[in-house]
Amino acid sequence: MTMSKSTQPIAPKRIVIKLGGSMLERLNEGHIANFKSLQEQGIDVIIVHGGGPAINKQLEKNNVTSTTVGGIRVTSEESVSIVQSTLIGQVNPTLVHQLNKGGITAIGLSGYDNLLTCTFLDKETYGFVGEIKEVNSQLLDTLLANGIMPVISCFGCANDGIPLNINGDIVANKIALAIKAESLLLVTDTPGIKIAGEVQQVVTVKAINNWITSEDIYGGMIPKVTAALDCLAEGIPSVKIVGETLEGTTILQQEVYA
Ligand SMILES: Nc1ncnc2c1ncn2[C@@H]1O[C@H](COP(=O)(O)OP(=O)(O)O)[C@@H](O)[C@H]1O
Ligand SMILES: CC(=O)N[C@@H](CCC(=O)OP(=O)(O)O)C(=O)O
Repeated sequence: MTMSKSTQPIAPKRIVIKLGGSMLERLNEGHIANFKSLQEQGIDVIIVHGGGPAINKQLEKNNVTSTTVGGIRVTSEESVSIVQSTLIGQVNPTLVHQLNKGGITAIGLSGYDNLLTCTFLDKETYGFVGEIKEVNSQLLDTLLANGIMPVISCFGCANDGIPLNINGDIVANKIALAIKAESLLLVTDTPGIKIAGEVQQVVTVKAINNWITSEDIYGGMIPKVTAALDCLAEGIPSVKIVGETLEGTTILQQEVYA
């Protein structure tokens, strides 16, 4: 039997929304209504979150210092347990609670929940930082098929259970690719990529690479654009870096000729 065009099952559209730590502190009912409305339109929504400012606060409280290399936190053994308890113990449940209160059925996950297979990224340079080797997309498919919104904190472990810190933008990147998302939205504390103080509305891959070299893009924006470029290169059609109004910079894979 052949299926007519109209009876073929339509794969749901999927969007990965990454909420940066500083943006999380400003998450309001409008954002949550927005996510709910996407779900009501039949779009599968997956949230990935960071928590940089909350981690900084907890490290400071414990008199632990940390540095970053290319926007990635160099994570000592002492820091990694603070990062773990902050992301999985505080930031994730707070966000899941906010979503549930807003009428969304959300569930919190981290790499520990049989979701991410990780190894050390480069122990000598970064310490306890993970590199994602595999995503259990079946687990996400099952949750999404049941109308449950996965809320993923950027933390995982090695096969032997050793905790590993992972940058949130990189987690969003790998999740978006694994579930074949149509769209990746990186929500942060700046309304898109700014160059010489001006928000850039549409940028190309080439321009981004030049701005990394010229250091117009630096710090936490580096893993963000790296994640964005990787998703574009792997065929995700829409990648945006946006501020809390969800408006910002659209990144295009190709140069656009007028
Ligand atoms: N060209 C740029 N445009 C905008 N922000 C930039 C740029 N280069 C570096 N940044 C920095 O990147 C920060 C966003 O990254 P980060 O703090 O890691 O955010 P998040 O917590 O949302 O992941 C901005 O607040 C800004 O300080
Ligand atoms: C390895 C690494 O850099 N991990 C990040 C994880 C949190 C994060 O990415 O938070 P934002 O999304 O707010 O930046 C960190 O320790 O800050």
